[in-house]
Amino acid sequence: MTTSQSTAIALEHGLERHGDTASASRASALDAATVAGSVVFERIGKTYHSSAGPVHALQDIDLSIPSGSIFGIIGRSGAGKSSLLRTINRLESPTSGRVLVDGIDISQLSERELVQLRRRIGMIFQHFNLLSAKTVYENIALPLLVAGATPAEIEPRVLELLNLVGLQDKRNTYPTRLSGGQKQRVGIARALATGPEILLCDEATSALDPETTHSILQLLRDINGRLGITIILITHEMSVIREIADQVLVLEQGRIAETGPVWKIFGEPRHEATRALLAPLQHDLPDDLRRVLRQTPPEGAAQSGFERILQLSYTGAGGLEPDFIRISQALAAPVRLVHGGVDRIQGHANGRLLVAVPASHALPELPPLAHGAAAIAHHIEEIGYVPVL
Ligand SMILES: Nc1ncnc2c1ncn2[C@@H]1O[C@H](COP(=O)(O)OP(=O)(O)OP(=O)(O)O)[C@@H](O)[C@H]1O
Repeated sequence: MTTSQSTAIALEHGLERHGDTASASRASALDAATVAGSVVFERIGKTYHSSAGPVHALQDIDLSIPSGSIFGIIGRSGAGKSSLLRTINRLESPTSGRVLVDGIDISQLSERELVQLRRRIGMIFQHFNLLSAKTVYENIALPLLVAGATPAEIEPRVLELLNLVGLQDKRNTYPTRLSGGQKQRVGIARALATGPEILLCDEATSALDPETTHSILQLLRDINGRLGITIILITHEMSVIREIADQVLVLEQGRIAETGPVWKIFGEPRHEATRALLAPLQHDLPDDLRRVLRQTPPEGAAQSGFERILQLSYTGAGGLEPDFIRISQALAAPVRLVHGGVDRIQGHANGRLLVAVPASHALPELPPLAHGAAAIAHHIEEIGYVPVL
């Protein structure tokens, strides 16, 4: 390892190069019952000065991230996600406002205190940032080695971490021989080496296929549950937020578009940016139906050869779930599920269903069926008519 490499690792992990065996012993307290790890942004602004002029990357960000939560930050490219994430470990300093970690204004920290703060904040990256000339074991051991822990202190800790991320059999393997998912597991183990209370994830699954993404997100959720670590992740994929986060912040052009519990934001997105990010997850009208859909019902006897298509939406509010017996009773007609899906997000049913009912049946008024005790969905909309398939 070169001096510059070790210095880079030291910066990333907030470690001094010599003499902190205390971090190794603290690190062995993997299963601490409770850890801190709250973050508060107070009117954060960040302006970069480029040759093309000032870039207002963040403006008026006021936000609290509770200790022990999994908090997702999403936004389109250039929305300011990385800039915001990097203010938490002071890799970026805000131009205005304050970041409080566990109630401490981190702009006031001395160099030494900043080193201590960075020990409490681990970070993982889209491209893993592993040292290719070092084995899995050596990569995970590095932050502890840089901190001055002895081999006798390091070994049990690294073995514990290898076990945590499921890579016991890879300790002597070099990163080039690992899959993307395995590399990210090494990145996670390395980030946890010093026993942090906050884990920052910078597009940690963006380079992975869907199945591997799922396994890494499950691992992060498991780590959050077992160790109580606050996990703050940035992503541009709503599917990642849906799978793992408790709360979400949607950033748009450096400002808060909206924020709240994931099930609520998914159920009733208020901002155009959120709706655009959610669009790939939504079940649109399938092409075969779209081709034959007509807006008006056919006349008279011809109606019997058509079905009316209704869209039923569920936002997750009030515990309302799709119940086909109630739906059929309320519509006073046989109901056929045509298309759609319902996710369970934090225990709330969320999604859209397209159902078909015979066009010859007279339907009741739809708006009352989306309100109060009689509700069969949060929104009901008539999409049109299609020939009976
Ligand atoms: N060092 C810098 N100098 C000048 N402008 C910068 C710098 N870093 C970021 N920016 C600009 O600040 C804005 C926010 O960038 P940031 O990387 O935080 O967004 P992001 O949401 O993480 O984007 P992406 O998803 O593409 O990574 C962008 O307009 C970007 O070009």
